[in-house]
Amino acid sequence: MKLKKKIKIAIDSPAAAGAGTQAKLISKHFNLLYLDTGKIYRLIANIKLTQANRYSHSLIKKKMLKLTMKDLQNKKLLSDEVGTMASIISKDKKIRKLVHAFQIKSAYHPPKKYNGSCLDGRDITYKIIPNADFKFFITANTKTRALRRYKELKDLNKKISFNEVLKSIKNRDKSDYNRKVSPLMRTRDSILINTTNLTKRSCFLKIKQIIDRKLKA
Ligand SMILES: Nc1ncnc2c1ncn2[C@@H]1O[C@H](COP(=O)(O)OP(=O)(O)OP(=O)(O)O)[C@@H](O)[C@H]1O
Ligand SMILES: Nc1ccn([C@@H]2O[C@H](COP(=O)(O)O)[C@@H](O)[C@H]2O)c(=O)n1
Repeated sequence: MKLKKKIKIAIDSPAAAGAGTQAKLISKHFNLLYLDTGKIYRLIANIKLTQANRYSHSLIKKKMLKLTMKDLQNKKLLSDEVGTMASIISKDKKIRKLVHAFQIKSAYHPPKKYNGSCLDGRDITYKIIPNADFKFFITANTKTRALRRYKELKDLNKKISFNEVLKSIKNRDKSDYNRKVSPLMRTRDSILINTTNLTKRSCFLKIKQIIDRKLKA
């Protein structure tokens, strides 16, 4: 499918709300480059956890210059420990600056074969792609998100209890919504999608309908 013009989709969401699931489905359907920006913070968090004595802004700067999409596919980045560390290092303004260029390149200059880009994260709708053609804030209630993340971690054979996942989701929400630098928020021009009582397919159809309507207008 070829679109008349290139489009940019920006999605923000709290942890485990289903943003990544929807971003992937939408990107596949409309042939967009997809970037899960949380994975970049997770990659940096993993460096902090595994190479604490080498961790520095200059090391991260070098890593960001060589960063590829493939680096973000590492399964180690999916753990709860890495997610928690990501919410700590992402409060660092310098780290956010170092991560900026890769996100901008993906959003504004995706490879020619794509009809545009779709990024999800915490500050995408107002910081990374403020002029996005489509903005969504995807959420779900806390227990639903914790249960979904718990099942996902169990499928990956991680040793973790539901209560630990719930606690960690609550802590991450608190940190992501309240931090001074680039906090998670729903902008006034973002469309709210609450996935609590919706299947993945019905969320996808809802978002697709919104995009189709505007593209046809
Ligand atoms: N509508 C849904 N119904 C049931 N399960 C869902 C739904 N959407 C997503 N999930 C499941 O919930 C889990 C979290 O979804 P996903 O990874 O898309 O969330 P996310 O918002 O991208 O999370 P994060 O930002 O923390 O990476 C996954 O296991 C996914 O399969
Ligand atoms: N644009 C973003 C994306 C993510 N973060 C931080 O990283 C943590 C992990 O993100 P996931 O999407 O993989 O859950 C998240 O809790 C945020 O603290 C961010 O700051 N900005």
